[in-house]
Amino acid sequence: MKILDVEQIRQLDKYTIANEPIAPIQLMERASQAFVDWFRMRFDALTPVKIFCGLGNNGGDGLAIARLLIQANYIVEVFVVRHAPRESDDFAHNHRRLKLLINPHYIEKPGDMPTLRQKDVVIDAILGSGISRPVEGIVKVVVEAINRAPAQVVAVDIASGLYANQPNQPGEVAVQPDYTVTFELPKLALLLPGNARWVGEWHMVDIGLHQRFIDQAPTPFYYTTDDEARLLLRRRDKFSHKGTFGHALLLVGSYGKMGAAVLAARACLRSGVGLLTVQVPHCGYEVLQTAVPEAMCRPDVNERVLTGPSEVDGPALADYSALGLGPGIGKAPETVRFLREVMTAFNRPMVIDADALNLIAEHRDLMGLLPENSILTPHPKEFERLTQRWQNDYDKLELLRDFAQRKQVIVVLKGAYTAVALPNGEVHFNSTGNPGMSTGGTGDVLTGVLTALLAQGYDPIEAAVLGVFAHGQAGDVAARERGQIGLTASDVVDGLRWD
Ligand SMILES: NC(=O)C1=CN([C@@H]2O[C@H](COP(=O)(O)OP(=O)(O)OC[C@H]3O[C@@H](n4cnc5c(N)ncnc54)[C@H](OP(=O)(O)O)[C@@H]3O)[C@@H](O)[C@H]2O)[C@@H](O)CC1
Ligand SMILES: Nc1ncnc2c1ncn2[C@@H]1O[C@H](COP(=O)(O)OP(=O)(O)O)[C@@H](O)[C@H]1O
Ligand SMILES: [K+]
Repeated sequence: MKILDVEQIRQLDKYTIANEPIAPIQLMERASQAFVDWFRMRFDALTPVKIFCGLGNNGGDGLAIARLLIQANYIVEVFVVRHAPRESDDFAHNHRRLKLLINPHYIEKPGDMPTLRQKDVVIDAILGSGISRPVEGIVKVVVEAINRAPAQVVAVDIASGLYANQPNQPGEVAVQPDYTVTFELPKLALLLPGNARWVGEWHMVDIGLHQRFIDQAPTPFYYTTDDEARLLLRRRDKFSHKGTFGHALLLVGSYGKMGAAVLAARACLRSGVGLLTVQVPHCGYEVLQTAVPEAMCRPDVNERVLTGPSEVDGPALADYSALGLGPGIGKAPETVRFLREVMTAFNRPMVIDADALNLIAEHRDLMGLLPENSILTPHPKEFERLTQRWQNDYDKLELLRDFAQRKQVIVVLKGAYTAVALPNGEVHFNSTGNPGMSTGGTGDVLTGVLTALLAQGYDPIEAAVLGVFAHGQAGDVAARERGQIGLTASDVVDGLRWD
């Protein structure tokens, strides 16, 4: 699903009005009805609702929502924040209609702000995607009072004061909602970690904007939906055999970090690889053979770290279908040498994670050896080591796009809404996963998943988008089974399903 910017959304609005065709006021009605449908599933009619409206179309939505909720027997009070002399036409229309049902209150000075109680639910319809400058004056007073109040807050489209696709400056004020109900498409701002308190839990509601415009609109930003991920998944052929699904090699683990090897190996097997060989330092041999009997083990001649040679014969490096390296390998000098050999000998896309990324950051010559279309899976700290510090999330996104394009690799920047940056400049934000996954080892699981997909012949871009989605989904399955807090990386492995 595409993520469009504010200007494109404005155009989309116009395009829908002209080509559906539909009157602007009807489009507002449809958006408001979609919000109300969502609202009624969350809050029953006994909930006291206080709706704060600005004077633009977001405020117009708020007034229409008020009318629809009153018609559904909710007890609604409306507060119009008079921050400007002008109001939008659709605001004015809905204002007239609402006044046939109730008298709104008007907030012009701080003393007009009502007291908000814990049982109230506030609907924030002061400003939407149309903001063009920081919140000040009476709007700021109201926003700050809403943020101090014990009431639950639901933002219409986007929290008042939050920019949809540019950074807010430090010190700027915006509503801090519990929920954001956004129209039609996700906004970039909803996906960025620095905005968490201005977003809350967000939901998307369909308001029937024109698909033809969306299909043609250029954007580098996408949000991976369930249906899109499912389309990438390949079915198994009736006459397939283990050779059909590739032979993967994982280079993982070191003394004290053999768990990373086990997790990556188990995830790789749970993601459909045909055959798996795991090379670990010698001390990991029994661990691997015991914990993951399905995998073949190639013990390194070195007791504690990976160096390359093994007393067990196996295919030449270049003969494996896919390679995944990094989890738990440490940063020993012998391992750096091995890494250099591997990256030279295996010149097809590989999965590179954890300490392999840290080593590349420390030994810049390795950067030049990255095979095109390799999948790098840094968490933010690892990405910073590969690049530089960033000012804000938007700056980070540009660094990410630039890195993926310059190095012609796929970068999976991990976290909530993991961002998969492609060599063509696109960024695909993931929609699955949960904070229960913020626990050691879940990244190692992802390395195993991605390596398995490459081994099965998935195109690296598809492997990255699908693998990240399935990994997050496995985390969601695990969280449903045992809650987020007690979730472990092994639970994520067990949650993997490919149907
Ligand atoms: N296509 C869709 O998805 C649909 C969208 N719809 C709804 O429309 C909303 C966008 O509406 P909008 O364009 O009227 O802007 P909105 O956010 O209400 O701001 C109002 C005006 O306030 C002003 N202003 C700016 N910054 C300010 C500030 N800091 N403090 C004070 N004032 C400030 C600025 O006017 P200015 O003063 O600059 O002339 C601005 O125009 C959208 O979020 C959704 O809810 C649905 O109804 C239908 C389908
Ligand atoms: N809050 C979150 N929401 C969604 N996914 C998360 C969240 N926190 C962590 N994750 C996921 O968990 C994984 C953590 O990886 P990483 O930081 O490398 O951990 P480790 O190095 O311990 O394996 C990533 O795939 C990341 O996207
Ligand atoms: K709003």
